[in-house]
Amino acid sequence: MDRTGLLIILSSPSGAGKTTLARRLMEWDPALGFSVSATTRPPRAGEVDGQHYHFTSLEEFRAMIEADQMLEHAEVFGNFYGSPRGPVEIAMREGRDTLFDVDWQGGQQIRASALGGHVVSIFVLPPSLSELERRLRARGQDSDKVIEGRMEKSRAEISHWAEYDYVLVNDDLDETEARLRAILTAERLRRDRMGGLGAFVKGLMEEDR
Ligand SMILES: Nc1nc2c(ncn2[C@@H]2O[C@H](COP(=O)(O)OP(=O)(O)O)[C@@H](O)[C@H]2O)c(=O)[nH]1
Ligand SMILES: Nc1ncnc2c1ncn2[C@@H]1O[C@H](COP(=O)(O)OP(=O)(O)O)[C@@H](O)[C@H]1O
Repeated sequence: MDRTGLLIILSSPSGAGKTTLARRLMEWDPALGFSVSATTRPPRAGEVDGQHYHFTSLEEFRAMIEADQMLEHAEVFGNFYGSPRGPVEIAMREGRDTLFDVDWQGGQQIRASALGGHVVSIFVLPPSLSELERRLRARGQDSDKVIEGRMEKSRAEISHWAEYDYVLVNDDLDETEARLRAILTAERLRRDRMGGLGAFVKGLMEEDR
């Protein structure tokens, strides 16, 4: 039975674990596509252009917006981030699901877009703010000043929790991953997402016994 592609939105305050969860989900289902965002933020050590992000200049970023090539875009922590529209539309047509790691502004814009009916949105919470800070420090990628900034922004991000279809408290990583898999499995089985279901049932009814 054919199925339309889903847009799976993962948001969380920085450090709650969405990058880790996204990676695990894609290992579980290699057919799941990842929406590689464009960003004006400089690459971190180990980040690969075209794989983690498309690292672009501000001019290139603006040109993409002008050309209507962004499904959504927003300013986060003083840098610009956006989801290129093209790969998402191709995936949708081919019935493949796409995972988005975007902030609440991205979530709102994708939900409000023409593709909004295909969105499944999940918000990831840390078990506590002290654990959030511990994770940011343990990740070892940001200076004290940057971590301070991320912690200050975390409450504002968390305040958008109720806009999401699902909210997961990422305490035990394996448990959270299992819940994410369950969400995806169930959402894929929804009646309104199964293209050939009507025809299948019609065939059943017309079958000779
Ligand atoms: N709106 C929007 N937000 C994005 C996009 N890409 C990444 N973000 C968000 O930008 C924030 C900062 O991301 P990043 O610089 O990779 O740092 P992180 O917080 O460690 O993941 C996170 O909340 C991401 O979810 C995008 O294309 N659009
Ligand atoms: N459930 C968890 N328990 C303990 N540590 C975690 C958990 N989930 C993620 N982490 C760790 O916390 C840090 C931040 O996770 P990350 O996925 O980079 O967050 P985000 O993408 O939301 O900024 C990483 O070092 C990651 O290994």
